[in-house]
Amino acid sequence: MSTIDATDNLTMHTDDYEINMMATYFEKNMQNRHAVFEVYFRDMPFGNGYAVFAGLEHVVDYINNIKFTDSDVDYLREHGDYSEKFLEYLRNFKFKGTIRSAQEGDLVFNKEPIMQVEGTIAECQLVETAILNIVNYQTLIATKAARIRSVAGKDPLMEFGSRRAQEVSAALWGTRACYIGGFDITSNVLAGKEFNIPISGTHAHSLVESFGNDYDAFKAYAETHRNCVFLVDTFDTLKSGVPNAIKVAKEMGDKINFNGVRIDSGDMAYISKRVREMLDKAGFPDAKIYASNDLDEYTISSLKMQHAKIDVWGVGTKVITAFDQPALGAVYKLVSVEDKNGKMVDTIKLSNNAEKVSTPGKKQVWRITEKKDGKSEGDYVTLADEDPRKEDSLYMFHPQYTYINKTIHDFNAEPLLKDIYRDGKLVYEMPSLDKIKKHANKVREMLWPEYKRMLNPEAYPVDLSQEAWDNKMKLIKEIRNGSEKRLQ
Ligand SMILES: Nc1ncnc2c1ncn2[C@@H]1O[C@H](COP(=O)(O)OP(=O)(O)OP(=O)(O)O)[C@@H](O)[C@H]1O
Ligand SMILES: O=P(O)(O)OC[C@H]1O[C@H](OP(=O)(O)OP(=O)(O)O)[C@H](O)[C@@H]1O
Ligand SMILES: O=C(O)c1cccnc1
Repeated sequence: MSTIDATDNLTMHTDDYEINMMATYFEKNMQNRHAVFEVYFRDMPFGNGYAVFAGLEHVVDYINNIKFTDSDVDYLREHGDYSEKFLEYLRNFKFKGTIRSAQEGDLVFNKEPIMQVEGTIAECQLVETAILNIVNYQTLIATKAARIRSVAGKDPLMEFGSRRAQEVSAALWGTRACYIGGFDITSNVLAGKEFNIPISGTHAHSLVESFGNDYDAFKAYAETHRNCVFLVDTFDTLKSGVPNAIKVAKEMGDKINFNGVRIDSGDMAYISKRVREMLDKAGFPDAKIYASNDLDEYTISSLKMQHAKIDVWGVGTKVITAFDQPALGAVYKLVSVEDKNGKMVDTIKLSNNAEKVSTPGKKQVWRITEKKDGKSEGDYVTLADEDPRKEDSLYMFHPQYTYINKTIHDFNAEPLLKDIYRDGKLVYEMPSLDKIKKHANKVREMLWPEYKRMLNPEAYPVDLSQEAWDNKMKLIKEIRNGSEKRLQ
């Protein structure tokens, strides 16, 4: 487990309105009413066919450290209108809820629960902000990284984003999310140390500028390092950078591993081809060409189409900031709550926009695959007490256009939401990061290529079971008939 935030108490990293609601529940003696909240996002990020779930490890670090300190309570006394009794309740507060979640590296899709928090309404409310903050960001970055991986083929991908990330924590956890999504290496030394991600680096333009010319800079670097990748575009890539890199490599011979050169500007298709010719001609066919400069899945894909001779891709800004879509937009919605008689009542959020109507009830997501080849059939969202593994066949229908349907036989059904905490106790063994990365690769294999293409992928089916669908329709009808008071 990471130590980056493990000692950090993020209990107060919540929105003021969560504490205000907790206070209302407390003063009305409702704080212990049982509730179920679910996390889901409405639209696929980047128009991708799948998202890669990430953030669970940080969520666990956060939950493990929940505690209002004396100074937190003093702060709230000064800045809120809370009673001493409520403040005392906060001082003794412990998270005793149950959390179920997708595992890091799992593929997740829009309009299905990817995490579920069950417990007292007060504790569920408190953790909303931090959970959404963590899962929204890390899932977004892991997905962007997976898109970049999908065009890079088997080429090494280096993550260079720390200097452009939205502050420290985003750089570190973002680096980890990139690794889950398909990057191989990070330039961030702390992320390497904390998360056990391979680190590597070349050098900056400042090294060349400080020596005043390519030759002296490369020579000095070569005299002080065994592994050398020279940045060749400070003055003139083809006239000075590459010839001087070759000169130093020849002079140093076996004393260094001349791993290659990095280009960081100009027309990288044209330049990389000329650089390749020069390296080959000089007797360095194994020296690699590294490229960086605002790269993303579009530029990498275009450079590949132009047959650019690039072996290693360094990607920073565009991946770590999820440049073209800065938010995943995952939400945390109440789906079921205990009424005053102790009965669980499912809740729904209606909207004029049919797409935005939530699906009531505590649920489970079942990943349905064909028995014969393990390929994906779709996700089947049921009420929590249903178990499609007991069925011989499954009737799957589109939740809005119900005439789109299929019946499948010989299928496997795997629950997506796994128990992470049960009644406040961590019951999930956190996998190593490498295990997570392997898992992410494996589950992508299960997806048909139609869902994986970068541009205009097919929409992966996320269907409701008949029971979940009937429950939703029943609630919509009840509310339309004016029985909103059914909860009191
Ligand atoms: N052949 C190419 N095809 C597609 N995109 C390319 C190609 N060569 C470079 N690019 C990308 O085009 C963008 C602009 O690159 P370029 O280096 O020309 O401009 P720049 O960033 O203003 O240059 P500099 O870094 O020298 O200031 C970058 O994102 C780069 O990765
Ligand atoms: O382009 P990105 O995908 O964000 O990748 C990171 C960038 O960071 C460095 O540039 P920077 O100008 O910060 O430093 P330098 O002087 O070493 O080029 C590097 O040369 C990359 O261009
Ligand atoms: O090692 C590199 O080449 C590197 C590291 C961070 C940012 N840009 C490049």
